Amino acid sequence: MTATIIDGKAHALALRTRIASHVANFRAAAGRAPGLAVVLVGEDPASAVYVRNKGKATRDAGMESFEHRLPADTDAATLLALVAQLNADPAVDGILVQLPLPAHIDAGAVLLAIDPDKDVDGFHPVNAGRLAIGADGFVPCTPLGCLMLLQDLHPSLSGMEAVVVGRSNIVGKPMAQLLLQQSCTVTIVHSRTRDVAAHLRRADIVVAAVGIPHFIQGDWIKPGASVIDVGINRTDTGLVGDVDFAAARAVAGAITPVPGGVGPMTIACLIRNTYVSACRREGIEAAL
Ligand SMILES: Nc1nc2c(c(=O)[nH]1)N[C@@H](CN(C=O)c1ccc(C(=O)N[C@@H](CCC(=O)O)C(=O)O)cc1)CN2
Ligand SMILES: [Mg+2]
Repeated sequence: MTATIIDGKAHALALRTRIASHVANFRAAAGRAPGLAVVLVGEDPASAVYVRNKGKATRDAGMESFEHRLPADTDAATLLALVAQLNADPAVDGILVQLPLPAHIDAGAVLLAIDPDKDVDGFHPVNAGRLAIGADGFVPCTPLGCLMLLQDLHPSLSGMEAVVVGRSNIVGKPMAQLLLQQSCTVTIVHSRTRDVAAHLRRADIVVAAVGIPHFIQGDWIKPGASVIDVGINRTDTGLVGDVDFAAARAVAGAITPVPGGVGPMTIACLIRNTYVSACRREGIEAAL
């Protein structure tokens, strides 16, 4: 079998285009554009690219982008004061602090300072709690994008065996919650799991978010499985995922490439979440 290659770029463009048309209606109804504030601290080159791409995607969708670039030696108090100002600004529907932050800043404290109802990244503990109990909130963009790609492949995920590789707060844990909500049987494997391969060989769905280049081997994949690779690892040979793509594509039913798989969906889902936030704040029903 040779897997279908999932075109994340095309899916992301379709989502962004759909949201842009809804934003046009929002603007007519609310008399203003949805606004997204993005905060970048420091000069990490990859983060600078992501922030630039977020600003462009925001404007392309007909929304307003407020970009705040702070030097790497910014202190926590200055950053918290900016977050407080954005929380209070009625033109701002979504607030995003680009991660990672410089080591001297407690990222948890900064995320906690963001108004949960403007937390379009879905990283605030209130939104993590809402996701855990199935209440309306914001779902982190990367796992939401992964779920959308999976739902396009499988209109019902009910009863499927899903294995999430990695237990981070921003991908692994919310991904597992989303799959559980879809009635998958969910396993999270991690660095202390005794036999990762044995779990993966049962999986109809694999979501790899471990941050180790080519960690997942082709012979760990169940024939026909859907494989979603969240890894973005910069190596001497270029950008690679957490899955040994060449080996896995010979076994899987469908697989995301790196680049061009999950990454573009992250930004498209951010645009979606910002539109949803603006609708909630204006009492307008979101068209999704
Ligand atoms: N506040 C946040 N910080 C971070 C998030 C996030 O969702 N919110 N996620 C990542 C970085 N990220 C967005 O911020 C992101 C990463 C990758 C891509 C992407 O499109 N990747 C391309 C490859 C681009 C490259 O060459 O690097 C792809 O996979 O095709 C978009 C967004 C951590 N921080
Ligand atoms: Mg290898």
